[in-house]
Amino acid sequence: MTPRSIITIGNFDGVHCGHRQILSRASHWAKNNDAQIIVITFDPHPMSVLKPELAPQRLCNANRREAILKDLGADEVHFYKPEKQLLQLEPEDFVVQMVERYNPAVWIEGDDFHFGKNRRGNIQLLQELGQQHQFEVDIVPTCDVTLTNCHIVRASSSIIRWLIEQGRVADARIVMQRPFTFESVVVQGEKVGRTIGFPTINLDLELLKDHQIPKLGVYSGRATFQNSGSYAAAISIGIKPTFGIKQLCIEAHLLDCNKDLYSQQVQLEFHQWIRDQYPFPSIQHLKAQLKRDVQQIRNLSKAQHDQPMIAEILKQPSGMNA
Ligand SMILES: Cc1cc2nc3c(=O)[nH]c(=O)nc-3n(C[C@H](O)[C@H](O)[C@H](O)COP(=O)(O)O)c2cc1C
Ligand SMILES: Nc1ncnc2c1ncn2[C@@H]1O[C@H](COP(=O)(O)OP(=O)(O)O)[C@@H](O)[C@H]1O
Repeated sequence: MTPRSIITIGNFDGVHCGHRQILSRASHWAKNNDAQIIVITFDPHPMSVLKPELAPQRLCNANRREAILKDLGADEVHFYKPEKQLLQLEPEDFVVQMVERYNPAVWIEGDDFHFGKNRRGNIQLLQELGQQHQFEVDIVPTCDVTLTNCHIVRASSSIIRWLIEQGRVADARIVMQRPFTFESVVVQGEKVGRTIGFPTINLDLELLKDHQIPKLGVYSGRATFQNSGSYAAAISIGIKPTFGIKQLCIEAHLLDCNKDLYSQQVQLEFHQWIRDQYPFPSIQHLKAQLKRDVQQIRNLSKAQHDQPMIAEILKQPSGMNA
């Protein structure tokens, strides 16, 4: 017979503080039940099958999602393809499938969980089905967070997407309790950077095509390579208007780095919004501004080493914001 498990099902996109609370409850249950924690999730997003035109951009790729979920205590992360056959199951039939496959002792969800055909299944139905199939249902309440402007929001993947779209990466960090991050590979650019004293790593955009992209502009952040260290970064997302280029480009000048980084895998974290991109009247003007950007980012990066970011200061467990 399948050993008993602790399960939770969802998209877990961005793995925000609400998701963390689910995993933290799962760890608690796992200790008392001697059971494995299994996270059941989808890739790609189910909306890409149900209503492709409404499919949201991803906050992190499947590998990264799995790594973060395991870091938070999941023993296994099972990815399901969102096939119509599965998504069209009546909620009762969906639960039977999960019970047969995972034999859950406890099923943990957030309080807005919906499942099964047309999202008819809700928490109440899950609780009824729990009694019928002998599993406990644990409902984790809303996780509210206070943003840098003192606005209190409910943690959700959609609010993170919206914040990132606005360039509010520091606020996205508060909701995720982790910086918004791209994983990509360094590719060749126009090779102009080195001639103006600011070489930049250019990210492979093909690897980010389903990914949420922050508003065009300049950001502070950090680039980390597997074998080539970690550097404070001056990041630019834009079309290089000074050069009349029309193609989107995501690049970063790394502080105190002088390495050949082509073809390397990189994790690029976004920390703070710095400014909009401008069409500078000359390369000299662009260079002067890049110098100021780098100085500002150097100061920010020093300050962040000295004290925890506002994200860490402001993160509060649910219910403390009233
Ligand atoms: C921190 C930073 C800010 C930037 N800001 C602008 C900008 O405001 N306007 C612009 O036209 N290009 C901007 N750029 C892009 C530069 O034009 C670009 O790095 C340069 O053309 C080198 O490109 P390459 O790496 O393809 O050689 C910025 C680049 C960085 C790293
Ligand atoms: N401080 C640095 N920041 C970013 N890239 C650097 C740095 N120092 C050396 N490099 C190397 O230089 C390359 C970028 O030079 P650049 O002239 O901008 O060329 P490209 O347009 O191909 O990105 C990077 O891919 C990396 O290999």
